Amino acid sequence: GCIGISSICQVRATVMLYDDNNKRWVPAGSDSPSFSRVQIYHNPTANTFRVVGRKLQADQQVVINCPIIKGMKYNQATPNFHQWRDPKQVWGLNFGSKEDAALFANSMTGGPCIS
Ligand SMILES: CC(=O)N[C@@H](Cc1ccccc1Cl)C(=O)N1CCC[C@]12C=C[C@@H]1CC[C@@H](C(=O)N3CCC[C@@H]4C=C[C@H]5CC[C@@H](C(=O)O)N5C(=O)[C@H]43)N1C2=O
Repeated sequence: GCIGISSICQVRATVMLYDDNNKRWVPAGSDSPSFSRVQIYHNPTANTFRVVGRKLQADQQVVINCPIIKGMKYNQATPNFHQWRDPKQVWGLNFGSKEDAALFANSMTGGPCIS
């Protein structure tokens, strides 16, 4: 159930997707790249994790809602840009600060991911 699902981390980042066909990163969501509030939710009952991001702008558009598979590789490409593959696509987070990047990476690698 929903009891117990909690946000274990909250950061600001621009959420990107890699467009494999055109070999370029595109901002997730409909409009131009802008910051989202990105959270990692943990369901302790099922011990599952999910990354959810909502635009900071008024519309709060959900730009990422991605289950994190146990053992997934989390790649810290640079201090400010981290990325991972899900079965369909590659996600990239351009963090608002290196501190946010480190916080998020610690939650991911301390939880389901391998670094
Ligand atoms: C085996 C595997 O899957 N490898 C993956 C990585 C990975 C490894 C292990 C586990 C999971 C994964 Cl996901 C891989 O290498 N991938 C995933 C898709 C894209 C990419 C492939 C090629 C390009 C070349 C350059 C590089 C790149 O994209 N960047 C360099 C570092 C930061 C730099 C930062 C920001 C973004 C914002 C726009 C663009 C710019 O700064 O203008 N940019 C960048 O240029 C960014 N690439 C990648 O990351």
